[in-house]
Amino acid sequence: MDWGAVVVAAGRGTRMGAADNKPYLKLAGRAVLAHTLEAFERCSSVSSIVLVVTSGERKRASEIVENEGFGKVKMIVPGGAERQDSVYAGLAVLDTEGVLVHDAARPLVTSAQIEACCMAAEAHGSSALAVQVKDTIKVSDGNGFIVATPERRTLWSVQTPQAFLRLELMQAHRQAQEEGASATDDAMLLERLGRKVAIVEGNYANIKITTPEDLPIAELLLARRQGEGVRE
Ligand SMILES: Nc1ccn([C@@H]2O[C@H](COP(=O)(O)OP(=O)(O)OP(=O)(O)O)[C@@H](O)[C@H]2O)c(=O)n1
Ligand SMILES: C[C@](O)(CO)[C@H](O)COP(=O)(O)O
Repeated sequence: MDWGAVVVAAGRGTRMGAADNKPYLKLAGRAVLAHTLEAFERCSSVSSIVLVVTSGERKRASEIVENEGFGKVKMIVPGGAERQDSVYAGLAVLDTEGVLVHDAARPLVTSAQIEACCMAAEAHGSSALAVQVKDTIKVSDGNGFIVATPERRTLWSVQTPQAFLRLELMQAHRQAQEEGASATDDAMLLERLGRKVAIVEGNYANIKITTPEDLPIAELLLARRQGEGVRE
C-alpha cells in the first residue's frame, strides 16, 4: 500500500506561550519541525508528505524543507482554525491510498513507530500509536468533585501518528463537519462511526510539545536516544 503523511503544524502554541510558534522552536539546535519531518523522510513506507502550516509561516516552513533536503514534502498548504480543519486541508491534496496523520509538535516520533502504524492499519484498516496510562484517572463533575474512576487497565493515552485509509478518513471528516462534531484526534472520527482502530503500543518518549516544561524534557529524551545510537 502507498502511504502519504499529513503533518499538521498550523496551531497557535497558546499553551507554550513562547515568542515563536512550536514547530520553529529549537530542539537540540534544530527546529522541532525538522526533527518531525526527518522521521517521516526516513520511513521507507512513506512516499509523500503534505505539510500544513499557518499562512504567515509558509516561507519559514519551506526554508526548513529546502535547507534540510526533505524531498518527500510535496506540498505545503494552509491550515484552519482547529486541528481538525488543518488535517482535512492536508487530506484534500493527498492522493495516496493510506494516510498517516501526525502532529508537527511530536518531534520524537521514530521511523519504526511510523512503520508499525502503517503495518497495523494494513492489517486492521486503521491504527493509532498509544501508551498505557500510568496515573489513576478521575472523571470530574465539572465543579471540582470526582464522580468516577475508570478502570486503568483499559485506558490508553493516544499519540500520533494515526494511520487510515485516506478516503475513509476523509468521509469521516465530512460526516463530522455535517453533524457539527469536533474531535481532538482522528481516531475519534472513526470511532463515532463504529469503526475499529487498532492500538499500536508506542513509548512514553513520543511527547507532544505543549507547555514550556516539555521542551527541556524533549532535549533530555533526544540526548538519551542519541547516546543509545538510535536514529530518528
Ligand atoms: N488549528 C490547528 C491547531 C493545531 N494544529 C497542529 O496540531 C498539533 C497538535 O496541536 P497542539 O499541540 O494543541 O498545538 P497548538 O494548537 O499549536 O497549541 P495550543 O492548543 O496550545 O494553542 C500541532 O502540531 C499543531 O501545530 C494545526 O495544525 N492546526
Ligand atoms: C492528536 C493528539 O496529539 C493525540 O494525543 C492530541 O489529541 C492533539 O491535541 P490538541 O488538542 O491539539 O492539543
